Amino acid sequence: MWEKLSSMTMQELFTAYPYAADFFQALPLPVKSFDRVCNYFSSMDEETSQDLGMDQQVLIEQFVAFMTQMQQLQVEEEAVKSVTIVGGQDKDGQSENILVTINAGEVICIVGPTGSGKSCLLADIEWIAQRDTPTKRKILINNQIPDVKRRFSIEHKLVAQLSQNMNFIMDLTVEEFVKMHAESRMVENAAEICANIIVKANELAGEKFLPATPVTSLSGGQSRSLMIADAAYLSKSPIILIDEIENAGIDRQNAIRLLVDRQKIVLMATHDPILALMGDKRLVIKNGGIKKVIVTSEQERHNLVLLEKLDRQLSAIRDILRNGGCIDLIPAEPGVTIC
Ligand SMILES: Nc1ncnc2c1ncn2[C@@H]1O[C@H](COP(=O)(O)OP(=O)(O)OP(=O)(O)O)[C@@H](O)[C@H]1O
Repeated sequence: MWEKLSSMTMQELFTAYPYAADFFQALPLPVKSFDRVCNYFSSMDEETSQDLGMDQQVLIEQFVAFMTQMQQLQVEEEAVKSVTIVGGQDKDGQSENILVTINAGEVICIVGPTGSGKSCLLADIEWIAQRDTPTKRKILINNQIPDVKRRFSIEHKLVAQLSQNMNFIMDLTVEEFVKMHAESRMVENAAEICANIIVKANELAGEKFLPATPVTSLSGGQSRSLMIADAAYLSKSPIILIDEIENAGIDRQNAIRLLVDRQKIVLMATHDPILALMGDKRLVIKNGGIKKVIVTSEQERHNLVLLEKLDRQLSAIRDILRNGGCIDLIPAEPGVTIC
């Protein structure tokens, strides 16, 4: 590695490996674009060496270690094309006797009464359970047990979880927050991606916000919108788990579409009928076990259109009430009558 890097000019180095600039930024020696990398290190005098507390050789070793680690981070993992849930057992220890495969770009809803085990199923997928959780389920990725390294990798997390409550504690603006995330992901054209995320998040959020808005002052719906747009465009995780999205003041249908368009595998625990019918399939959980897998039928999709109209009508009523109005008359939505 050193042989290859040392003969490059600093400019060539930064063009080929933009993250290399971070290493030199922290050093006191000036960077000259047309100087060779080896000359940068050999120009280090005694005083600089004392200030840094290391000699030229140690600094070179640190540079090589930094570049090696960054290159490893950039290695793309094999694309996730499917997730398979191999059944375990319910709360009474009865076998689930089920095998469900979910493909990239599919939305699967998890429905069931409170306490039935929906979050547990999401947790199994997040942990890529291998019969080592209370449900004894096994999760396969691309039809195989994933490599242990991948199961516990932080950089290449398979699953991004969007939980019900999003609380920011950082003193950053929306723009700074997204930029920081983009930099940590080392994406190219970070500025463009960040701007796009903020635009998309605003399309999803009921109330708009600005790039300069502090993240701590975002509402629940605005934070969720930002997290969903961020997950769609920045997260490398191919699987997105959503635990309840309702009542969050966000355009739920478009949020799901945005993730599906990015070829994510979306699993969503929900009590919301519209979201439940938006899925390609729904898993029905009872007493800790998957009892049924229902493929959304044509008739259900047809009914979804009607439900969406009803939902818009309810939203209109909510807005009227929010703005101090009265509901003496139910606002009409074409084709829908509420008695
Ligand atoms: N197969 C199982 N075996 C043993 N315990 C289970 C199983 N499935 C779920 N449980 C337990 O049941 C409890 C409720 O599960 P969970 O929180 O997943 O329900 P939920 O459907 O997400 O509830 P809610 O709708 O209220 O969020 C938890 O304590 C969980 O550990």
